Amino acid sequence: MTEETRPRKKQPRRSRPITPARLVAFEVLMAVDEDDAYANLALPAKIKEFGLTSNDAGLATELTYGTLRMQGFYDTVIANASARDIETIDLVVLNILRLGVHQLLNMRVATHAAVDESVNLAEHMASLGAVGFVNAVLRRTSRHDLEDWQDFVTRDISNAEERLSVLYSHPVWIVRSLKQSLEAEGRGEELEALLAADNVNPRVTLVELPGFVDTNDEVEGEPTPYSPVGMSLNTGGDPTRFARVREGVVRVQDEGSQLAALTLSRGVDSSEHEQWLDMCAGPGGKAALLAAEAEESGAIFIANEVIPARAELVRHALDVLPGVEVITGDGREIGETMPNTFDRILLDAPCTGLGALRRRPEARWRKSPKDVGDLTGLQAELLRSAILALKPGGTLAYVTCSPHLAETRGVVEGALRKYPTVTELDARQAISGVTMSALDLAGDSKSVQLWPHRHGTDAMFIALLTKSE
Ligand SMILES: C[S@@+](CC[C@H](N)C(=O)[O-])C[C@H]1O[C@@H](n2cnc3c(N)ncnc32)[C@H](O)[C@@H]1O
Repeated sequence: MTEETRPRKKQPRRSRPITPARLVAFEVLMAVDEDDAYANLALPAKIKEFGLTSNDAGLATELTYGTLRMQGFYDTVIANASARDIETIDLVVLNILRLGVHQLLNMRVATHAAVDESVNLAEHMASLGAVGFVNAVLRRTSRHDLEDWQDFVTRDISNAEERLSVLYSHPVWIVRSLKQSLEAEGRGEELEALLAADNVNPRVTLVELPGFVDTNDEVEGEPTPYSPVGMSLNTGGDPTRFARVREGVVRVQDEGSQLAALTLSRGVDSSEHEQWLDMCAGPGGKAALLAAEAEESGAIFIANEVIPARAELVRHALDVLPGVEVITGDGREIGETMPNTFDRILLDAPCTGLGALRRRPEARWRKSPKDVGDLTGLQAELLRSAILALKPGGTLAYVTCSPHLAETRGVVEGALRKYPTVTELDARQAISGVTMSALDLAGDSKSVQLWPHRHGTDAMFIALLTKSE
């Protein structure tokens, strides 16, 4: 602990209350840093705890998500404006500064309000010395606009990826991984658009579970461009205001996730009495859609998840589809315990989630290249098990919400090399029979890679495999 923060408790000199949205945002930032909290879970809980109005909730969300995403860039600005190493600034003060810089450079908050509110926050949360420090750093920051700061902090960086890493606030290893994935499609020039898309809130999309659609539905949305069961919410706000969402038959789900499930359920020919498996189902988003699809086509559907609490979430997600079996177990064992059993298997593998960075604002700062190595090992083991559990002639969808080549083509090609009975199906053809309009898919592989900047979806990867006798 440094001089600046010692008394993070009530201060006698406190002048006025902190605005609720700023207090909530600050508390979530601290929870993310100190308790490894996930902002997408911590924020709604805090909003509820503080009873924020919907306007304040919107402001708290923008403050929290915007600050977390741009943290890397803001830290560079703060280091320059304070002439201090970022590591030497206490976390409480640093988070107050990050929130202040976000308001100054990326929100339409008047300079005096951004500085005064931050100073006020420091008066409540930090020491007297810190108050002056916050005031000075933010005043220095406010002398230049965003563009000036972008030019200034990148003026000496000659390496293109390092420059983009600072400008778009992504760790450089992630910039390089995304670049490689785009280059593999011959679309390296889209890198900047992708990084920019990662820093924007995704639109809220809903899925209407097939078989439950009500034409008198009160949900105000418009059809998603690709998914035949998707809707984009016209207005923001909490989707649970709609009765159909509360009932669980309309759900929030990324359009890319819908397409991944539908490529398996609708993209290949079906036969009678099929058995389907979702091998890594938690928390159950795709399982709900697949279970509804299975019911429509008369197939038996089983969902599996290794973590008991997440298996519970799957059960809850399947509340509207009673009779679906949810098992709790290690997917790596299913191949041995249920060999040659399933006509269709979804392996939505645990992954780095580099394709969903816009949804998980802190995720980019928590991941490391080591995670890729650990996960590809697990992905390959799960894929081996799924191949064993697949009936000859059946279809296995290997899906990740990461576009990292090691997790996508790397795992698929590893399996194709290792198991001579396995061949890859044309997932592009399969998905083209599902989507409402043609997807712009680049490169010449058989798999599908969706992108936030190109398709407005998370960067889902979908490969289809089959095996012979
Ligand atoms: C990408 S998520 C699946 C998301 C899910 N399909 C959905 O749409 O809601 C991967 C899931 O795999 C689970 N998992 C990790 N290792 C597993 C294993 N060995 N066997 C089964 N599930 C596993 C994780 O707990 C996580 O819930």
